[in-house]
Amino acid sequence: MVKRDVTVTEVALRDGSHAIGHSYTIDQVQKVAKALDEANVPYIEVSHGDGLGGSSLQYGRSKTNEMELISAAVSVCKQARVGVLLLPGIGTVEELKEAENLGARLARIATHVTEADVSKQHIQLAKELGMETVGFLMMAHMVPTEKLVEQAKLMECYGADTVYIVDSAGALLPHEVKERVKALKNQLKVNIGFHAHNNLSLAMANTLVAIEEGATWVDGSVRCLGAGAGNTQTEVLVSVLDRMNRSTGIDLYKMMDLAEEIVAPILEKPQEITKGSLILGYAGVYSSFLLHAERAAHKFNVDSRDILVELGKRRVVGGQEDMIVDVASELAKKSI
Ligand SMILES: CC[C@H](O)CC(=O)C(=O)O
Ligand SMILES: [Mn+2]
Repeated sequence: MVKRDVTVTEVALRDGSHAIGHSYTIDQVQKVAKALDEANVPYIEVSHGDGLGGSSLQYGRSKTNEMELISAAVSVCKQARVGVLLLPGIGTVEELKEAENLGARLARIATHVTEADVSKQHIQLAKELGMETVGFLMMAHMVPTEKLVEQAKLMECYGADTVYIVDSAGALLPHEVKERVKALKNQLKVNIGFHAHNNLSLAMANTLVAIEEGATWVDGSVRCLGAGAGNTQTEVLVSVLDRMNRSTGIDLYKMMDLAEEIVAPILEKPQEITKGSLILGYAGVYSSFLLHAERAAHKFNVDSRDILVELGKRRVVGGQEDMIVDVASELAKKSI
């Protein structure tokens, strides 16, 4: 049995889907999942970027059906467990059952940070199906800590094994992560998890703060292949935790090799903090909105930063992607 002080979930095959326009192929997923499995990564998330059922005009169509991608990942994993993300209202119970039937063993049920109550049915179903279950509270920067605790308690009482604080916009500052994790740790009995985005270059620092405060589940994306500026870079996280004598059970060299040889060629260009991703963190906007905003900026001939800042002011949340085009068109009209 491998000793793990910190349990890492690799999200490049789900969160990274936003960064490449949901274009994963079976071959890519198989190669990445096999290498992650050989590197001893315990959990690998595979789904459309917006979770099961996300393939649509609104969120972007998947090049390959996600159920085929899930099967492909399951078929090459010997020790790793394949997980799926599900946002109630986008994914359905039928899709969760199908994914479980194909071999998915981890269900991560995600809601906006004020809407944990909509996760009850899905968390309970995942538990009935015998899946390990995570409650995933997105856009955690948008509410004060007391509200986050209240919502996390709901997920705990529905049966989640772990509750995640999700910094979807990469907007949280280290002291805000500290306060949130500490409060959850004090008031919940279940495991606490943390999911970061690197838009303000704080993903690693915030993840370490979360771990110091007692989070035992954290997410990473190899080569930073996630939405916006990506997530905490998994191979870097593994090496930092190793230096801190916190075991992840993951083979560092294998992780580095797969980042370089298998994942880097999937990226059109290396992940970096661009003006677009920086603005996501600065304005507090969903990381998955980046490519949509850049496309709208191009179409309406406006600056994508103006679109994102306006979306931040309007406190737009996941599922309101249609607002991106509305805002772009309003800005274009104003500039005439
Ligand atoms: C739209 C779902 C989203 O990408 C989930 C996630 O990873 C996050 O909120 O950061
Ligand atoms: Mn994310």
